[in-house]
This record gives sequence, C-alpha cells and structure tokens, in this order.
Amino acid sequence: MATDAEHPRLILHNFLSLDLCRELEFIHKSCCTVGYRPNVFSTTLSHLIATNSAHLILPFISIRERLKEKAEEFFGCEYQLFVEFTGLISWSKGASIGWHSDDNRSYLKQRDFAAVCYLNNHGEDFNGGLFQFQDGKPTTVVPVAGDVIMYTADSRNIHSVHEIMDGERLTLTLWFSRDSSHDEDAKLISLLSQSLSNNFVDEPILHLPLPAPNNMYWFSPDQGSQCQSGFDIRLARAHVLGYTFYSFHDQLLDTSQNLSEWLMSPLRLAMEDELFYKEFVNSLHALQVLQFCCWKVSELRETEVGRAITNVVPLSQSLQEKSSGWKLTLGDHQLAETVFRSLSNYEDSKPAFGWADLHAAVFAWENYTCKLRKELLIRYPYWRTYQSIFFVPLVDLEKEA
Ligand SMILES: O=C(O)CCC(=O)C(=O)O
Ligand SMILES: [Fe+2]
Repeated sequence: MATDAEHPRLILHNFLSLDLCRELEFIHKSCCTVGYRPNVFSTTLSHLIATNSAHLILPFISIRERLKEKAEEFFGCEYQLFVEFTGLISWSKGASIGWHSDDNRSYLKQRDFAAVCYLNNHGEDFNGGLFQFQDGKPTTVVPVAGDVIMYTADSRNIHSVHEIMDGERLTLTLWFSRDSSHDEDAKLISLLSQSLSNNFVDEPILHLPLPAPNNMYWFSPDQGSQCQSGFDIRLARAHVLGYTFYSFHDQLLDTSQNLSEWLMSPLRLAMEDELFYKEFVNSLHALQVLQFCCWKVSELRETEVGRAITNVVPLSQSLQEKSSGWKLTLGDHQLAETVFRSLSNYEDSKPAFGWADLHAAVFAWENYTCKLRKELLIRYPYWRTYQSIFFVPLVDLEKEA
C-alpha cells in the first residue's frame, strides 16, 4: 500500500510464511535474553553466534535480503542499503513505547528505514500492543503474523506501541542504513570467523548451545533495582510448557548459590511426576529441544511410528536410586506465567506435548541442527570472500564447489 509522500511507509500482508514465523518463534523462545527495556526480551544474530548456535542465523538470511530489496525499491534507493540491525524482540505484559522516531538518539542517526515483521497475532497470542502512527494513514496497525510494516526512521514517521495487556508479542525487527560503516554483515562475519575457528570446521558435528552469562537470563520485575525476586527465563519457558529441570550432582549444594552453575551443567527434564532419562548438556540444550517440539509437534506425530518410550521413569523411583537429584526451582511461578504464557496456552493447563513427542523431537532436533550446520559451513566461505551475508540457493553453491 503506497501512502502519501509526507509519511513514506508501506504495509505488506503475508510477506512471511507462517512456518517461518513459527521457526523464528522457536529460535526466540529457546535463545532469547532479557532485553534493553522492562518486560522486553531479545535475540540478536550476534548473540546466536556467541552462544554456539551460529547455524540458527540461517533462517534469517533470505528474509533479511527480501526486506532490504523491498525497502530499496519502495524508498527508491536501489543498491544503497545495508542491514544495520536484525533481531527478534518480544514484549510481555506492561511493555510499551511512547511517541518516537527510530533515529531519535545521537547513536541511532545512521538508521534510515525500519522493517517490523509481526510473528504472532493480536487477540490470539497477546492483547494490547497495537502500533500507531501519529500522523498520516494508516493510523493503527494491528499485528498479524506474516505482515510487515516499513517506514522511514525519521520524524516523518513518529509512532508508538500500546502497552501489552496480556500474552507475549513477537516481532522480527530490522533497521537499514545508507552508511556502510554500520553494516551488520561485517560484524557478523567477523564473529562467525571466530566461532567457526574455535570448532572443527570440517566436521559437521552436532552443535550444542553454550549459555551466555546467567545474569542475561535473569528476569526481574523491577529492572534496575537489585531486588531478589524474579526468575531465570530458561526455567520459566520450560515451566509454561509444563516441564521442570532436574540436576544430578554428587554433592549436596546450596540451591540459591548454585542454580546458575546447574543451569550450565547436564540436566534432565521432568513433567508432573515423571522423569525423562535423556541427559541434556545444559539448560539451553534442553530448552531448544522443548521449543523445537512445540514448533514441530504435529509433524512429529505424523511421521513417528511405534513411539515406544522406554526412558521415562517415575520421579520417586529415580530419586530413591539417585538421592542427589535436585529440582531446579523457578521461584515466582505466577510472575513467570504472566510474563510468558501466550493467550492460547491459557485454555487448558495441560502440557501441549508428552514424552513420545519429546522423544521424537530429540532426534528431529539433532537432524535439523546438523543440516543447518552443514549449510552454514557451505555458505560461510562465500560470505567471508564477499564480506556480505547473502542468499543463494544451495544447489548453485554446490555446483560451484
Ligand atoms: O514492534 C513494533 O511494532 C515497533 C517497535 C518500535 O517502535 C521500536 O522498536 O522502535
Ligand atoms: Fe520505533
């Protein structure tokens, strides 16, 4: 929709497929950290690389390119733009932003255009959170999964976002710049080169995530103050799906002091009074598999045959045998549910999937991860050569190789 020249902006319906929206939701809900403002969570591409999950930047590549081309075409600046920032951003109850333009700080002056992609639905996944332009048409934008809004980052497009009343609102947000010194690609390629040189580059070994420092996962209802109340967002994300983490240590440790340490070390998943015997290398690994299961559950149910599960035991039995099993406690359950429950989860409080699904998800997640990892190793040398992160169909690269 082209609008008046005084307020250059564009709305694109169904620009992203629903499956891509779900895939990005999986990435965000398994990798995000607390954001830059209260009740906001974010996942940047550099964070994915830093946490040993560089392959998870791949689902972003073609969409970044399509959005950049669209912005260049619509705003009439072909071949002039660089992606300045790409990130998944979610807002929970209480988050909002007043009237502003996106270049309204001295350190944001390089931003020329914004693209906000909605990944979930107003009224279904969250309430509140309508986007509003101060002048010009359209005035209000209701977030619908797959839709995108683009606008100039200057004062011609002053906007705000209403407070989130309930649920979690998720977007993929990009800014574009004409200034090549703010090219995100150059920074990402440099991070990738460090990350890949730390690993066995030739071996597409299974890639396991490595958590960032624990304070990046600590949600505090009153950010800025040193208050003790709050929760670890990895525990909270598992909790709203109906799962808890159990750690099996030899020694008795003081829970509050060691929660951080345990979240970094091997653990298992429990649901109600049953324990899944699969050991995950750390909390992020377990959370990635849980969120992957959430994304793929219907597909997993179609393809799995047999579905015999042998590695689930009653918790009471396992704790008797291994007296050192410890539940990692979440703390404020109610707060975690307010912050992370999407509206659609409220209907019934039962877990959305069970052990058979999770069992299948462990293998499907490994296949997904290995496939992306192999793809990254094919694409990366081209990105390094051209100092640009671009999308080419894999068959074309394989032909060249
Ligand atoms: O998420 C949105 O709809 C817009 C967010 C926004 O205005 C911003 O991040 O500057
Ligand atoms: Fe904004």
